[in-house]
Amino acid sequence: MADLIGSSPAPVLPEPPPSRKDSPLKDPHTTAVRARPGAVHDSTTPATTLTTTATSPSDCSGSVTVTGLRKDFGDSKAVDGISFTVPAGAFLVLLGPSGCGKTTTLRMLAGLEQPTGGQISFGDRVIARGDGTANVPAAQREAGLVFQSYALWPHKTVRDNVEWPLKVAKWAAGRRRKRVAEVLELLAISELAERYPGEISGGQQQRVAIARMIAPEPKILLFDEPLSNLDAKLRVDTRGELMRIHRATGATSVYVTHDQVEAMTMATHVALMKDGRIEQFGAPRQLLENPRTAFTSTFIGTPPANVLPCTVTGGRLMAEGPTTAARLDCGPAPAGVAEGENVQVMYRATSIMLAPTPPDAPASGQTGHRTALDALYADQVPLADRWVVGVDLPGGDRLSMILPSPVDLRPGDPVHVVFPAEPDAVFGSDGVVVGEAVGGAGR
Ligand SMILES: Nc1ncnc2c1ncn2[C@@H]1O[C@H](COP(=O)(O)OP(=O)(O)OP(=O)(O)O)[C@@H](O)[C@H]1O
Repeated sequence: MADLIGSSPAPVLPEPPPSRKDSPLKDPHTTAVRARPGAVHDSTTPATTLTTTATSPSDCSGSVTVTGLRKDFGDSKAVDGISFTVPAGAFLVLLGPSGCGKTTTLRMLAGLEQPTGGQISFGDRVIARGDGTANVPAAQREAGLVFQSYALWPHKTVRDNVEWPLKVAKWAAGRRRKRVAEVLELLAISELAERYPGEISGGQQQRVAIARMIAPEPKILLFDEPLSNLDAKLRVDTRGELMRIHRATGATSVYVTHDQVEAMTMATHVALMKDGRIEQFGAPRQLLENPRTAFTSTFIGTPPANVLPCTVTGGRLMAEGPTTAARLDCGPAPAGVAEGENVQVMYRATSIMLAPTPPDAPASGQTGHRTALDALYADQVPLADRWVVGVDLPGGDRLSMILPSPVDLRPGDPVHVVFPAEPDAVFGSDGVVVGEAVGGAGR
């Protein structure tokens, strides 16, 4: 076997922070078994539910239940039959690529869009039905919404902006004053109370918008990419602040983002969406450790896992073609895949390595096929005390690996990517994981 570049100790996945509740989570999808084709997307399947010990009959008023929810815009299915339940106090992140239906889902929760089908309940209260038999007006949903644009009244002071929803809700003057002082204090913007929005920074405007949202004590907080206008440092700071506010209010938060790092750091529950459907629902760690689909494995993780297309040939997983150029033997095909089936194999960034020379063929290999691929070094970025190294395959696809130290290479230098005897997971032709992911929950 050739020397490995930056050879690393046993792969360790970064530990996401514990969930807010630090409680055991149950997910009907935790057991990564292959579902029938399309089952992941089947809107008729029961609502996906994570229960936490925080759930109790007394706090169910802030729970959010969505059943078979749909929204069509003409022929376009923006949201295509999604179902989930989160308990009161949860922090649900709607995550997914642009156009997958996150904002439309949030707008239906807020009451800004009427569903085409399905139902939304806050606690025991049905607030919208696709058939029009229920549609609680936005102002009566006890939900507050913050957009990426702050939409503050420019001619009102910070104090007046925050007080405004309380006036609309006809709170008495004394109660209003007390509550405004409270939320300005909570958001650390008391000293800005008499300024106008044009006289404060973008980050401060965002805090005012959040103060205005939480002033009327909503049970549900709705956030639509609230950090996207902030610079990188302010994003991290404001993220922490949002978590503090979430805890302080005890409200249920639903938060839209396409940034998986935000999702992994903030969420108790993640609904990963694609094409208007829920690809996977669960605790952040479940999505990271047990991706049910190839899409999930390439969307979640820093860096995400590497996925290669393979064909089952002679009972083995063979990767070949424009992606890899050379033929790579990815190990024996697992039970449940058919000869000739086109599948995908997943290798975590901690599972593959770099070598300066091609490794020898395995002594016991029956096939003589390679266990390494030629690639060109592309780049490296630090990740805490390790390095994420990127290489490009001949077809242009990028592979990422995590190494303990930086490599001494220039972009374009030839390298060899060494693969383990078996992949971390195999996804069938339907994109759904086959059997139990190798190393499953343990990696
Ligand atoms: N008012 C509308 N009329 C027609 N189509 C719409 C409307 N609103 C959204 N869509 C379409 O519905 C789909 C989902 O849009 P949505 O804004 O919910 O996606 P998203 O996941 O929030 O995307 P992004 O991250 O880019 O904001 C998209 O194809 C979008 O073009």
